Amino acid sequence: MARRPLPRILSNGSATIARSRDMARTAADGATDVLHPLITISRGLRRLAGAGRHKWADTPKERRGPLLFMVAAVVLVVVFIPYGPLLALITLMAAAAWKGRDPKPPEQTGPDDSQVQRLSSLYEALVPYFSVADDPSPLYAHGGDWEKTFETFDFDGDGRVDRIDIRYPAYFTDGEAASRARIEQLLHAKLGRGREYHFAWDEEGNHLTVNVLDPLPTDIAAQPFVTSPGETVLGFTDGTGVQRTLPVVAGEEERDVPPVVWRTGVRSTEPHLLIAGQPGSGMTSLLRSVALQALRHGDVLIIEGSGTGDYACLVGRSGVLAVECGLAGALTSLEWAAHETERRLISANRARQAGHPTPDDIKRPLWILLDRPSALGHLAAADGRKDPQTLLQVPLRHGRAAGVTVVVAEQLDSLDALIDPVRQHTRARVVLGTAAPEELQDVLGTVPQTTPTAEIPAGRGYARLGTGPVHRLQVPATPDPYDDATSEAHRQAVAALLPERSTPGDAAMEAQPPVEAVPDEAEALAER
Ligand SMILES: Nc1ncnc2c1ncn2[C@@H]1O[C@H](COP(=O)(O)OP(=O)(O)OP(=O)(O)O)[C@@H](O)[C@H]1O
Repeated sequence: MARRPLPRILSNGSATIARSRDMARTAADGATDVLHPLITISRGLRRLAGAGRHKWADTPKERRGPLLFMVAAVVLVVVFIPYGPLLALITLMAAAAWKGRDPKPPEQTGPDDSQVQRLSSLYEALVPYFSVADDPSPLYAHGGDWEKTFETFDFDGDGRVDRIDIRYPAYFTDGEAASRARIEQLLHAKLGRGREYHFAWDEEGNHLTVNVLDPLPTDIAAQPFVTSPGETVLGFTDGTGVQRTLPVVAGEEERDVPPVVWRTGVRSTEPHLLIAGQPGSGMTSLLRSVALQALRHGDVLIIEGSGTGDYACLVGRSGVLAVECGLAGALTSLEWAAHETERRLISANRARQAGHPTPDDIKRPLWILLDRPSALGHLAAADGRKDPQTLLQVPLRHGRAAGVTVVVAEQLDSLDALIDPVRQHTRARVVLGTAAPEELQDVLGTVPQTTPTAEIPAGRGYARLGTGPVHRLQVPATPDPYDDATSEAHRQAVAALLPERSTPGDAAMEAQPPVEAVPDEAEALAER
């Protein structure tokens, strides 16, 4: 049997209906716009009439006569004064327009539907972690009430949680790092990856406060920072973690930013620094930044284990004693540095015993910067010579009193190659780039209270001075000015900080022959 075609209204009917509906909606919108004043006035008149009716109903019967009389008198006066009816009409319309305004939309007080949805799914996700089977009145239970556990919360413009206060049961093992880490990982996933969170655990009150952190600034390059002698800016951090700010220039703009300042010298409790990180995370740039700041008031000796010439810009500059890349040069320089530390120590002690002020020749701080000692250690082992690190023992142990500071940078996977004195005496610590929680724990002695970022820019990491708090850290960009990949602005910024060229560094070292020092005497003096 041949099929009969559908009537046109049925075959393309839905499109026609949709078009007609659109036209009707547009016409209705236009009419509403045009008639809006009329609608407002008539709504106002209705409200005025309603108010009048109410007033009349509320007026006691014995007072209705006088009221009616008064109204009639007013109407009479209005009718007889010039332009009275017109003025009365205008007044009535104005009053009706005022009364007929749209009421203010009620202010949103609680979270909206999507926010409630987010909070209840977060609550459900926390149930397995914050509940036990035999709890008679569980704070967390499937289908339970999230309002009891999330005391305060804020949402950002995109509807994501910005800050939240979470109550948890007292039996949750918040003293154990692993339990806390599990909750932090879960919250990181549920509240949205790609942002950094700060977790503040109040173990006494059974409260966890989660805050979203702003990214640290990456636009600050090396520059003469406003610091006192003995202070080194490692980088920049959050305003909440430090008391002080530093004025910096970032591009065209000047602003105040909170720095991580490391103090060295006699009164420092963290006189030496260890930098650890992944390859390419910015360790060399941080060492370069430290060297440029150290050169403002002191002398610098650089030992470069990787031998890539990353410090070539410093060779022959005033205050740079040597930049050594080879094993033989490293051993000679470090031996000299060990003797120099002893000489300074003996000289300082002699002056102290004689009641003289500190002699001038030991006042200028000496910095020993050692990049990738493990590479040199391997070479030394293959060559049957001593590990250059062993020569750091005297500067590490007595450096504080002698004005000698040691900075060691090593890759995370070669940290095992560091000898014990290096680990013991480098109490200022920096970790750059991606690092596993165990690696952070190993270097910093604790894990940061913040989650890592999804994308870690070069020079980003954490710093901890002694037993202080862990700070998020962004190192100021201090690239090699001789590298073709360095931008012109950064090249100029670093070049402006380089001291002028002087006699070759080696000559400067020869010009300061170490005082003949007996190691035992130095040790004895240091212990006194
Ligand atoms: N703080 C920073 N800001 C901007 N760029 C940086 C920063 N630190 C490092 N970089 C860039 O990252 C790259 C690697 O830096 P750097 O050589 O300092 O890292 P590294 O950890 O020493 O790496 P490697 O072990 O390969 O020498 C360079 O291109 C450098 O310019």
